[in-house]
Amino acid sequence: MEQAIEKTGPITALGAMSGTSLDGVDAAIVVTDGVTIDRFGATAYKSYSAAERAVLASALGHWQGPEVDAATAVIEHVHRAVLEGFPEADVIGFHGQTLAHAPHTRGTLQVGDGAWLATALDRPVVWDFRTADVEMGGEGAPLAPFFHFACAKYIGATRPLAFLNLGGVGNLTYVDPSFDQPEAAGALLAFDTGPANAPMNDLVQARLGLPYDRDGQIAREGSVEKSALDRFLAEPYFARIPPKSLDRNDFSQMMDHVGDLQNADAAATLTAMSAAAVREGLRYCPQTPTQLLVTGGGRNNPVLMEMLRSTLACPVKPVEDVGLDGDMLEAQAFAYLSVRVARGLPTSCPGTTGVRTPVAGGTISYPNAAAVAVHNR
Ligand SMILES: Nc1ncnc2c1ncn2[C@@H]1O[C@H](COP(=O)(O)OP(=O)(O)OP(=O)(O)O)[C@@H](O)[C@H]1O
Ligand SMILES: CC(=O)N[C@H]1[C@@H]2OC[C@@H](O2)[C@@H](O)[C@@H]1O[C@H](C)C(=O)O
Repeated sequence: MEQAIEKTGPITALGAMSGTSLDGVDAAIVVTDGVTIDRFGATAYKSYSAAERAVLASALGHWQGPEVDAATAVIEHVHRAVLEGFPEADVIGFHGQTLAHAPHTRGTLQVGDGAWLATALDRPVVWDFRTADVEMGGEGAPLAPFFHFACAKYIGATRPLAFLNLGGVGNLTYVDPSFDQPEAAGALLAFDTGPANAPMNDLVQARLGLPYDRDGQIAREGSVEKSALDRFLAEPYFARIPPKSLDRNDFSQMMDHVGDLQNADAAATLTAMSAAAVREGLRYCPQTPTQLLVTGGGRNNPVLMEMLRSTLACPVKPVEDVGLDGDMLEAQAFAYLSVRVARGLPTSCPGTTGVRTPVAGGTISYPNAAAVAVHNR
């Protein structure tokens, strides 16, 4: 039976994302036909309680077992609570929570059962966005780039630009908006740049019991230890040709590089490492982007933004400067991608994940019905 979400024309899609920082669930409406963004709609955010966050944190890096089951229950419960506040949604794009990501060995794991959510919310749910890409030889991440392409069109960009997400991990999308289709060779290049906020958060959590270095207050008082920065930049990841992706804790050994430094110098050095990773990544872009539009929580860290501005050859701006919402871009991405999946449009391509051919990755679950895998191979 063909559903409204599979027909042509714009529909109201609701996206939900729980990122690597484990802070909470973002939800956002996008009205789209899966190609053009008509408009952005309401948003919501629900923070995890300390107990919920602890359950999620202890499941990171696990592929199965009781920790995974407990994290799954938290993800389903909190998403249901946030998403039932959007009765206008025709479809829900549910990313879930990444617990483990090793695309070339064990695969990728996002928990939360979209089939259960579809029945709980009485709405079609598109989910498990990354598995098909990984099965087709891709990195399974990043997936926001096809949405970034649509955003570039939405803001009327005509010359190459880049989006930089500074979450726990950083990811960069180079967009050439002169192309008509995101999957066209040369339209997109995307990859994870390296660690962004995760090591800084881990440092201040371990040493000071703080969730993050608010406004870079600690890093601002310190100096960058050049030898530690050089050791970090010698990591083989930076020499790898993109596309490439990371798990949250792939760079947890960064803490060793700053282990001997006092708090402010350690924070300053980790902040400089995040900025330097972006500079290394930009070297792989076909040309210097005309602007770097920064999204994700790291754009609120003025020390990190200053370091980016002083080290990069292009203007660095928060996405708010072009009218986008940097707290919601990832949730909006999964709203947009859900419509593409429902309509069989690709969500990744060789330039974004290294997948062999463009893939529409995802599973559609209808209320009270079996899931339908729509991976087009
Ligand atoms: N005012 C601020 N000053 C410094 N850092 C900040 C500030 N606001 C947010 N952050 C950083 O941003 C992080 C949250 O970023 P974000 O919500 O984009 O992550 P995420 O979506 O969970 O991650 P990912 O994109 O990797 O999945 C916080 O953990 C913190 O490190
Ligand atoms: C495997 C996974 O969940 N990766 C996330 C993570 O968080 C940031 C970066 O690493 C990016 O690759 C991705 O998320 C965004 C939403 C993406 O897929 O575009």
